[in-house]
Amino acid sequence: EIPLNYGADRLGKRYDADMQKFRDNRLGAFIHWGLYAIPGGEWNGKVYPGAAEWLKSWAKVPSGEWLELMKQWNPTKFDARKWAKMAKEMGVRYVKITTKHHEGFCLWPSKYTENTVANTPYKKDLLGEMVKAYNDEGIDVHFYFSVMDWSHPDWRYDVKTPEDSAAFSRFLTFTDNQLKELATLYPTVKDFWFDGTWDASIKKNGWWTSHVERMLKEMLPGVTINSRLRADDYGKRHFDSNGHLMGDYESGYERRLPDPVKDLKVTRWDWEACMTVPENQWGYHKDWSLSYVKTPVEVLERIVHAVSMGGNMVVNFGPQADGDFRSEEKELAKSIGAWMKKNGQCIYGCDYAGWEKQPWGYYTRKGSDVYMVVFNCPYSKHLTVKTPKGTQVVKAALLNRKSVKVVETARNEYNVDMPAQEPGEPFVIKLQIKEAAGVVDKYRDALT
Ligand SMILES: COc1ccc([C@@H]2N[C@@H](C)[C@@H](O)[C@H]2O)cc1
Repeated sequence: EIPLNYGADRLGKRYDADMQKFRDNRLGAFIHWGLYAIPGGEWNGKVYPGAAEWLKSWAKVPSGEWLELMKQWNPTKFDARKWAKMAKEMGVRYVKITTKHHEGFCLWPSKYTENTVANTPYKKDLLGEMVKAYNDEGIDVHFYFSVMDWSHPDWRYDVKTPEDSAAFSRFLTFTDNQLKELATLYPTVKDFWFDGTWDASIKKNGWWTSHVERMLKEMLPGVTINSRLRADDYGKRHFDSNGHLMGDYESGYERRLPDPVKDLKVTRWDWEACMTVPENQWGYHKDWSLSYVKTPVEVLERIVHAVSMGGNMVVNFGPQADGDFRSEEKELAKSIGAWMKKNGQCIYGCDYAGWEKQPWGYYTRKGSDVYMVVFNCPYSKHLTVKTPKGTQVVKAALLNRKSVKVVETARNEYNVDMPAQEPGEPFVIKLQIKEAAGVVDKYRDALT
C-alpha cells in the first residue's frame, strides 16, 4: 500500500449505533431550496432546460446580479410543520437540506457572510425551523453543503499563483467557520453531505478534506460524512490511492444506480444514492414538461433497487420560492407513502440478500427474513427463486396476508406462485427460509 497522510481513516463499514441508524433509515428526501427557486429556470425571458439550481451558470449571471434575488426571498407559504408532515407521510426517515448550494446563499443566518436568509425580507432562520420541525416528527436531518461557493471572492477553481493560495486559504478558513457554525447551532444534525468538491483547488488540498471530517466528528460524535468530501494526498476522490473508501459511505450514485449483477462490489461498503424526479432538476424549475418526469412506480423501483444492493436512496424535492411544493411532488410523496405504509418492512432496516437477481424484481433481507419485491409479472405465473447452496425456501406469503404456493423445481430452485388476484401495484412476498449447512439434496447433475 502507498503511505498516505490523508487517505481513509478507517477500513470497512462502521457498525456503531449512529451508522446503523443511517443504514436502517434507508429512505430519505432531498430538499434543494435556494434563490434559484425564484427564477425557476428562466432568466431575462429565456427558459433554460438545464438544472434550475445551475441557472446562474447557464445564463452567465454575475454574482452581484444573482444575489439581488435576495430582495425577493420571502416564502410566505413556508410552514416547516407542513413540510415535516409531508415527509412523515411519505415514510422518509431522514431529510437532507441544502444549507448552502453553489450560489452561496445560506438558509441559516451565518455570521461569516452577508448572503444569508437574515438579509432577506423573510429574515428568520429557515434552517432552524426545518431542523426543529423534522426532528419533532422523528425524522433525522442531514446537511447538504456545497464547498464551491460562486459568490465568495476567495473561491478558486484551481490554485496556481501565490495570490490564489492566499485567497483559497482564506476561503478554507471561511468554510471551516461556516461548518463549525452549523455543527454548533444545529447539534441534532446527523450527517454532512458535501458537494462542489471536484475542482483542482480541492484536489490539491486533500489535507483540508481530512481535517473537515475529523473536525466534524470531534464536534458531533457519530455524525456521518459522505465520500464526496474527501480527496487524499494525491487528489484521489471518494476512494483513496489504496482503493479504500473515504468518509462513511459512498456518494457517487447521483441520478444513476449500480447494476444489480455487474456491480455487486458495492455491497461491500455503505453507499447512498440520490435521484431527481425529472431527468435532471434538483432546484425548482417552472417547466417540468422539458424532460421526462418519473412516475411514482419508477421512483419506487429505484428505492427498492438501492436497498436490494445495500444502499440508501434519497428522493429529491425542489420547493417553490413561496415555500409550497408543486402538485407533482405532493402527489409523489403521498403515493410513495401509501406503498411504504403497506410494504415498508421490506425497506427499513433491510439489506442485500445475497441471492441471484431475478427478472421479476428485487430481493431485500433483514436477518432470516427474505423479501421478494415484485415489479414485473411473468406469463408463467411463477416467480423463479434461486437460493444459495444449503438454503431452502420453506414458506412464502404476501406481506401480512395469505400464503402463496412454493414448489421446488430443481436444486436450490423454486417456483413461487403469483398471488391469485393481480395486485395492480408492485407487491411483496415474504419468504421463510432454512439455511442448513450440509443439506443432502436429491438432484443429480447430467454427465456431459
Ligand atoms: C457538473 O455536474 C454537476 C451535477 C450536479 C451537481 C449538483 N449535485 C446535486 C446533488 C445537485 O445539488 C446538483 O446541483 C453539481 C455538478
